Amino acid sequence: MTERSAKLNILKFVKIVSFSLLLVILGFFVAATVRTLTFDVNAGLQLAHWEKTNNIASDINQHQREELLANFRDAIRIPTVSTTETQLNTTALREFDGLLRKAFPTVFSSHLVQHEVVANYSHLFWVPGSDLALVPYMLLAHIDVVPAEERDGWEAPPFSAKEINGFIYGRGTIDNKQSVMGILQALEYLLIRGYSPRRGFFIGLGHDEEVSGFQGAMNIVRVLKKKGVQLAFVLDEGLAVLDGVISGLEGPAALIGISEKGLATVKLSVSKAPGHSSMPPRESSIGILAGAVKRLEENPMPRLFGEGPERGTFEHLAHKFRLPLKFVMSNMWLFSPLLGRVMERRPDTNAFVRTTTAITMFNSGVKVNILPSQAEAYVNLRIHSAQSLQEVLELIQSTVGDERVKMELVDGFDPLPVSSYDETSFGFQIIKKTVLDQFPQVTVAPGICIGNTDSRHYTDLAKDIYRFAPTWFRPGDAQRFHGINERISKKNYEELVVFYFNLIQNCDIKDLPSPHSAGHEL
Ligand SMILES: CCCCCCCC/C=C\CCCCCCCC(=O)NCC(=O)O
Ligand SMILES: [Zn+2]
Ligand SMILES: [Zn+2]
Repeated sequence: MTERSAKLNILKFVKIVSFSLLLVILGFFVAATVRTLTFDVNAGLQLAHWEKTNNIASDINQHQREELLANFRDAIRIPTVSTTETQLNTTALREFDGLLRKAFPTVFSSHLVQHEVVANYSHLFWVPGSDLALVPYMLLAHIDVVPAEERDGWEAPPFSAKEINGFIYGRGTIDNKQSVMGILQALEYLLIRGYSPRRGFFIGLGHDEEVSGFQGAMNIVRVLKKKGVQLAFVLDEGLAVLDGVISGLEGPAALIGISEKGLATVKLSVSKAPGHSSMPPRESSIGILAGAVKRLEENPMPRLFGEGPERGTFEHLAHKFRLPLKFVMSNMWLFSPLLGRVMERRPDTNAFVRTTTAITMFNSGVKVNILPSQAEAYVNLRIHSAQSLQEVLELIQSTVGDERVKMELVDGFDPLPVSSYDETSFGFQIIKKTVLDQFPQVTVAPGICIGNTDSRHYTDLAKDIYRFAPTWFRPGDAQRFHGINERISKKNYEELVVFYFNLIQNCDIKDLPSPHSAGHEL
């Protein structure tokens, strides 16, 4: 062996020993850090230890079953469509006001309920509690719906409330007339059965949520601020019970929205001199804009899965997955980049991975032989919790990368603050208990609401805002949101009435039961 080859062998040996040492250290680190969540993070506060305040039974008799369904179908038949902030169907909104008064006569006549119309078409109800020391809470829902056209492929006309195989079809059945009618129907039955609350509560029904809530929700908030109201928590529309929607999860999951994504609606436009189509320039305003839009679609925003509260969702659900997924979900710190790559493959799960980019409107041209002077596109982005509006705007600008494309921010805000969901969190625990009492087979977990809700206007009134209703979603149902064949089963609508009926009574407890020492008084 030459001196040179001996040196090389020693070097090789040192390399192998160093690499093995590195592997051993890494092994120790992984073994010490990885975990498998075999314990039930869902157990939380023992249901048996709760003060019993739901003294009025929530039975629904046959007459009431028919009545509540008839009221709901009447609500679906009124086309309370919002198209833009200035295009609301005010005739339908007025008709809806009449329906509420007719369907819920006790709510509108009880001395226990104060009611006012806000901004012409929104409704605010106040039901004072007997114990003034208890901070009130608020239930929200919205009356307006997005447009719907039967020709897009509906199995039933979208404002017919037609029943097919036990489902009521129609725009608003899951967004969000099931909650508007469910809340008031529950209150109607509670009042008829002699209920009077210990903890006061408000009900806010907005009329323009689908186009921002600037009139309805914002004015309700103004009214409440003038009265100096502070709220223990707010519960609005948002997430749901997902049954068979999360691959690999055993049983249904009730995801309670503890935050919602931010928003950026950006207008992109290109201006060019108009002219005769027989002498086109090399690039038209439409071509330049189409290129920009294509670049935005081809370059999605960065994967951020696991860097926001969605991490808590999977850690809460981990014990309901089988191995090896149980191990993966229990160690999001290690596997979230991998999970993000899997989840981005489906549009509904991709929404939890990143800021999403949707091109929603594209307008240009007036005649076949005129070169259009103006082309414009609207991009609607839903901002992941780990990003800010400012960061997203900078990324759009660099991806478009063309100074001829003008960029204007039409509307935008940062992701909403994260509400509490620990064992001392009054609102979260009340909602969770109400869900588990009614649906014991469900696993409750915190979640991120991927759409926006009226509740975002309530941040000055409540630290804790939740977005949830026990609307059951099965595979394919998420696509019915703002899509075709929006529907709810008759059984599920009745369950919603019962949910609000029990929730209102459950809120009458003074303190949460404490697993350890003193309760958490509100
Ligand atoms: C953890 C993975 C589960 C993926 C399944 C996703 C299920 C999605 C469930 C609900 C859809 C979210 C809708 C939220 C309410 C939106 C209200 C609304 O339309 N607001 C107006 C707007 O956002 O523009
Ligand atoms: Zn909605
Ligand atoms: Zn909606």
